[in-house]
Amino acid sequence: MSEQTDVVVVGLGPGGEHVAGTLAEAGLDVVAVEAELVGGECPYWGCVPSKMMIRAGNLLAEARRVPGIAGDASVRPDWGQVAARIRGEATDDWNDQVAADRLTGKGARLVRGFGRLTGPRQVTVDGRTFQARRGVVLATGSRPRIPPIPGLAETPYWTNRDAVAAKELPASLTVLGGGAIGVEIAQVFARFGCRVTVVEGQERLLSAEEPESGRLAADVLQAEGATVRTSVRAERVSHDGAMFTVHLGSGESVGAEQLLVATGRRVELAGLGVDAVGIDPAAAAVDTDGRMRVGDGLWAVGDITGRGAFTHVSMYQAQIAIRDILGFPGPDADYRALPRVVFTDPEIGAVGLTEQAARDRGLQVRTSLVPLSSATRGWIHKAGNEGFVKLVQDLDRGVLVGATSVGAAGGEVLYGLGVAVHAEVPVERLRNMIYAYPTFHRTVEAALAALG
Ligand SMILES: Cc1cc2nc3c(=O)[nH]c(=O)nc-3n(C[C@H](O)[C@H](O)[C@H](O)COP(=O)(O)OP(=O)(O)OC[C@H]3O[C@@H](n4cnc5c(N)ncnc54)[C@H](O)[C@@H]3O)c2cc1C
Ligand SMILES: NC(=O)c1ccc[n+]([C@@H]2O[C@H](COP(=O)([O-])OP(=O)(O)OC[C@H]3O[C@@H](n4cnc5c(N)ncnc54)[C@H](O)[C@@H]3O)[C@@H](O)[C@H]2O)c1
Repeated sequence: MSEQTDVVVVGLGPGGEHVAGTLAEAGLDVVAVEAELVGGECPYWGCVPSKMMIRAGNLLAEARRVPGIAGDASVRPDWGQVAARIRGEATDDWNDQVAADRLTGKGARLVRGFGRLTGPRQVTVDGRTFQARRGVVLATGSRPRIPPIPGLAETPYWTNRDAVAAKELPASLTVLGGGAIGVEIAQVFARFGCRVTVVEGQERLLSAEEPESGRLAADVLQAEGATVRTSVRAERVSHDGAMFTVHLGSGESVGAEQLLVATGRRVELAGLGVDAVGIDPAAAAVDTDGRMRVGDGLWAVGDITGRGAFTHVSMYQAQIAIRDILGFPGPDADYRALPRVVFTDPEIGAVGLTEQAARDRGLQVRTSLVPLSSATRGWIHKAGNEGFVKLVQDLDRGVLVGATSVGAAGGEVLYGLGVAVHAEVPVERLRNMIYAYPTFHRTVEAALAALG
């Protein structure tokens, strides 16, 4: 016998929780299924605790910049305070009672367990089958992608979850993968005195972003004592009970007390039973249309859609799915102005297309790049003023199609650039705007002028 409901939401990360809570508040009967913690990766092992770690690392770095500008300061890093804050303030020691109460308070029925699709509009959780009149929303997120490097699986390597939960820092850490997770965590650990080596297979860090961003990230990490190895892959990993050794393709090896694997995320579809609704379980992601529909009575939001593993993407898609399920009109999903911020210091923000991506699409492109230190505010800022603004203009249409903003407030400066790309504001109009003095974002005005 199946239990009837209006909607089943499988996975309660940022996207799923938002869909389930909002639909329940709108009066629908909603079954919300979660295998681990209500809230998902972001609040317990992702964005929130990692940004708490970063806030702590940034404070140390700022204090170290005092000499020569404001006097003397000495800091004694204490990871124990960071670990305590992650437990006490961010994760409730990885207890989701508050989030679960918030969700059920909105009227959703929380069902704990692993959900599987067992037919059209049908989900089974530990022997209970739910039949959804309107349909099912898949929001099951992603998990770390562990590369098939010989030896790795037999070692006690870390993923982001272990790094976030660390009560003490290792004396040394090798980070496999120089993407967003690898670079953010490498900087924090280095600032707390851990000897860090980042090993990245591509020729630069943050390889999906502008080359200048990856190079700057490497320079900053190295200036803070980390070692950055690019264009080199791990061929074998071993652990002798105390130390990890990563054997590199170059013939060298890197030893460390701990190894963090941060080589991307993968979407797991086979366990979710997607073949029951005709989806290839081996696919890299679930295909969605502009209204987040996968098929009749089936929607997907978040990392599972492969449109960018970001909480803001998941929440944006959730809004669209909610509208569609409730029958409200609204624009289709539009990823032209997708913003990304890597929360290193300096922050590395980007929106829309990189120069290379724009050229690959056959656009007539003009770019400019202006260093932050050339603006008055950057010069005043002095220590910690690394950064730049890079613009990518589509010459035929006279609009920006992409921009990068790196700097002390790079993620915040990005907002204006995001508006420009999203609303397709003509470059000529942007040039004739007033930019407050002396802000970091005045670098945007200089970069617009440099477009010629
Ligand atoms: C270290 C780190 C730092 C990050 N920092 C940022 C950041 O600063 N900004 C940003 O935008 N993004 C960041 N992200 C990415 C962000 O965390 C994810 O994009 C976001 O959490 C994805 O949300 P989601 O809705 O897809 O679901 P997820 O958060 O992935 O949650 C999915 C949920 O579904 C559950 N689930 C899976 N399968 C089933 C099943 N079959 N049945 C029941 N439940 C199931 C899981 O237990 C999980 O709780 C970070 C990620 C990491 C790892
Ligand atoms: N600030 C943020 O918004 C933020 C922070 C952390 C994570 N995230 C999200 O989480 C996702 C996952 O982060 P991530 O850093 O794990 O993935 P990523 O895809 O950003 O980077 C993974 C890196 O690992 C490298 N790599 C892969 N296999 C390798 C190998 N065998 N040896 C050496 N290098 C290898 C890749 O070339 C790539 O540069 C990100 O794409 C991002 O969407 C966002």
